[in-house]
Amino acid sequence: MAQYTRISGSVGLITLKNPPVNALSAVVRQGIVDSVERALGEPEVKCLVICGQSGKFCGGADIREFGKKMTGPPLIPVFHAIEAAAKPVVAAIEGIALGGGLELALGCHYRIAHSKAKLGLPEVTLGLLPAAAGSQRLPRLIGVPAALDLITTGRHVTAAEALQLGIVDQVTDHNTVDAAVKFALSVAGQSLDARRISTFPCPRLSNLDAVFEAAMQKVRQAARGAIAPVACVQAVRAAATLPYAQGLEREKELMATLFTSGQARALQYSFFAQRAVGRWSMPSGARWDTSKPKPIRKAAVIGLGTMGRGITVGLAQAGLSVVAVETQEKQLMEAKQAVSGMLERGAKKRGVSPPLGNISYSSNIKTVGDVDLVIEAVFEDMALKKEVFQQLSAVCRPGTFLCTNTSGLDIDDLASQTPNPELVVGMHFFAPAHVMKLLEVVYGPRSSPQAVATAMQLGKVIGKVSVAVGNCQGFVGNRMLSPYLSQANFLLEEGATPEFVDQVLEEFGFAMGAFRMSDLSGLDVGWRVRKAAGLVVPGKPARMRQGCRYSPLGDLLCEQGRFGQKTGSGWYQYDKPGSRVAKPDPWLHSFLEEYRARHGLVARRIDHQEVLERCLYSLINEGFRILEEGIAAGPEDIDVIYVLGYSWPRHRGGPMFYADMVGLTRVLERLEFYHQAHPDVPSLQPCNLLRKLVASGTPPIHRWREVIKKVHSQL
Ligand SMILES: CCCCCCCCCCCCC[C@H](O)CC(=O)SCCNC(=O)CCNC(=O)[C@H](O)C(C)(C)COP(=O)(O)OP(=O)(O)OC[C@H]1O[C@@H](n2cnc3c(N)ncnc32)[C@H](O)[C@@H]1OP(=O)(O)O
Repeated sequence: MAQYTRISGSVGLITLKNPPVNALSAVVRQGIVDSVERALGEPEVKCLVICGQSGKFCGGADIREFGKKMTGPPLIPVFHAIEAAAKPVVAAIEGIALGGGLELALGCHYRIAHSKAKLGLPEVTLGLLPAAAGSQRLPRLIGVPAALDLITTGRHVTAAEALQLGIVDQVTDHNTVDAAVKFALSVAGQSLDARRISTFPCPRLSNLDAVFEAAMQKVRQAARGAIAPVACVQAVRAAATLPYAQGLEREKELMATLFTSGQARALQYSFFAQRAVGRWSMPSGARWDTSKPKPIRKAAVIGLGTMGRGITVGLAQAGLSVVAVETQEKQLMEAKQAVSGMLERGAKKRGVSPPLGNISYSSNIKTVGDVDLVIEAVFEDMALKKEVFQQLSAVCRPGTFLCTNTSGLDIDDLASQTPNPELVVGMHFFAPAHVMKLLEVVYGPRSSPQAVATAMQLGKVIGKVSVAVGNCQGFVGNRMLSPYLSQANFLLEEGATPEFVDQVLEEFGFAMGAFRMSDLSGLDVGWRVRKAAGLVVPGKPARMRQGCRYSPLGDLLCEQGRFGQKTGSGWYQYDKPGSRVAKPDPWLHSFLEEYRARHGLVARRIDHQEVLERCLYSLINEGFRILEEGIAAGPEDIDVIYVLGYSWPRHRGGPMFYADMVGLTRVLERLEFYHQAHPDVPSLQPCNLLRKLVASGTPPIHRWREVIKKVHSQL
């Protein structure tokens, strides 16, 4: 709702009340209309102030209303009524003014912001554009280049930057509503002619075409197929070239295309999924709301390789005390220098001082005796990790949580090295660990709910989106990647090239295709895992292992020392070791031809559809298996992991959302087709849960949990 009160006798105060972010629901919109009408009708009222309850101005349109039938007054006329008012209306911006919230403020005659407030038009991140006249008013207020930046990136700006850009008129460190009331009284009675943004001409640009061409090129490059950023540029162009009323029409047309698009649905699903993963649950019934985390003030990181350094930086930046341990003195000194550099660069970017003092470095593992939680980040080798866990069990005080940063090793096996396996959880960070948003929190069968809650909470403190998953080979992300990469390899055996497979995957929206990504991560990483699993038999390039089809192509490249970017060759060739520019490699093409000839394989023409379906549907099928086994609690967990950790295009929601969009019946049919053609590839055999979902009438994704529950109750 919107509450109307009178203060200081002559100020009408409208307070938006819709927790948690005062979104502009139908009731709130109606409340604003009624309150404005009332204030304008009261002769004693000289001016109006609009604010939000609980220190938050407004988080924008109510996203939960988007999929439903539209009720209540539309936003544009509401904002026009405010702008047209004969009494000054001042927005008192505390906390946030985002999307429709900022558009509401732009409809007001003046804007006063608290110094800690954040403002922005993030609609593009939801697959939309600022369609309550934001795309038309903002360029008129701050000029085209700045408006293009804000609208196409959706970035939030601080109050200080908003003042500098001219979005707000005043910034205060004190009570914002008081400041706004005082300000409103000071301007009451003055002409408002120069305060109505919709009447402003858009500031002229001599190089208008060049500015828009550059903006379009930039968004097309960054967007990887997303349509909203392109529409945002087109809407701002309308503001720059058309009268306001026509610009609004164009804004509306563009919004209509976006609003009903699958991309907007995917991005809005992704927004809620990212929040839903915080409400985790375990098959035991333990849940986020019944498991209390322990506060972590001091943590230790063991092993200061690339991952350990990133984790140390993340912890220190979040204000924790960190004991950073590396047993080799030389490596310890190198790590200290590297970590300090990362902290200094990060602090410079944020305009704060680097938290160097939060870290103490040690070569002695015994120095971790007084920490609340340890993150072991030594080399991915079970024997080594077990040794470290035994040492930690001896030196840590009782109750210390022991976490391992591993991308796939058995958490329970490690937990068995300690007398308190309930305190052990996996924390799978993604490289670079201080940058990547994703954290897989892996619980073993003996991990306590409190240990999981503590790791999830710690993830939040250090700015990660944490997803709780069960213990299995590769956890969720890497387990699903395995059939995807296998298919990519099989496609090479059958006639495709790495360039073609990557091109198809990149056109789909991945930042990198399977082969460019493997070259970046290092082919030796997978080689080591396959060796540990007994799949690599030197000198035996046969294409079957353990009764299933196997492609030894990756192993053969590793045997030649081709580990990817770091060695200057892998699936592609590079100018020099470490170079990032991948070039097709004639050597690899002849190697593939010889390989096919040796194995009696005849290359055939493979099309886009086959590449996409085999790579993506085998990955999705594994996702359904993961849900069936209860390794992930719901499809949102898998989708968040893929969007944040594996560069799955956000505008496609994630693999499980994509399956829902394609249609489960279609996914099932195509998997059956490919499995018939490749019966020796078990990952192409549709899993039971997928069959059950189709059999139960292909419910939409938000109802899959009901079917999953039924499957579990039958086990
Ligand atoms: C036939 C076709 C016709 C087409 C024409 C259609 C015309 C329609 C006209 C519509 C015009 C709309 C114009 C407008 O420009 C559109 C918008 O305003 S879109 C919304 C823009 N706003 C945002 O993107 C903000 C999103 N929110 C956030 O970024 C963050 O939530 C926050 C506000 C910064 C707060 O962050 P935190 O403090 O970390 O808290 P959480 O993120 O966990 O959020 C808490 C809680 O609130 C829920 N929530 C947040 N924002 C909204 C919202 N705008 N609407 C609804 N709910 C919101 C969030 O989901 C959390 O709840 P939970 O999911 O955990 O239950």
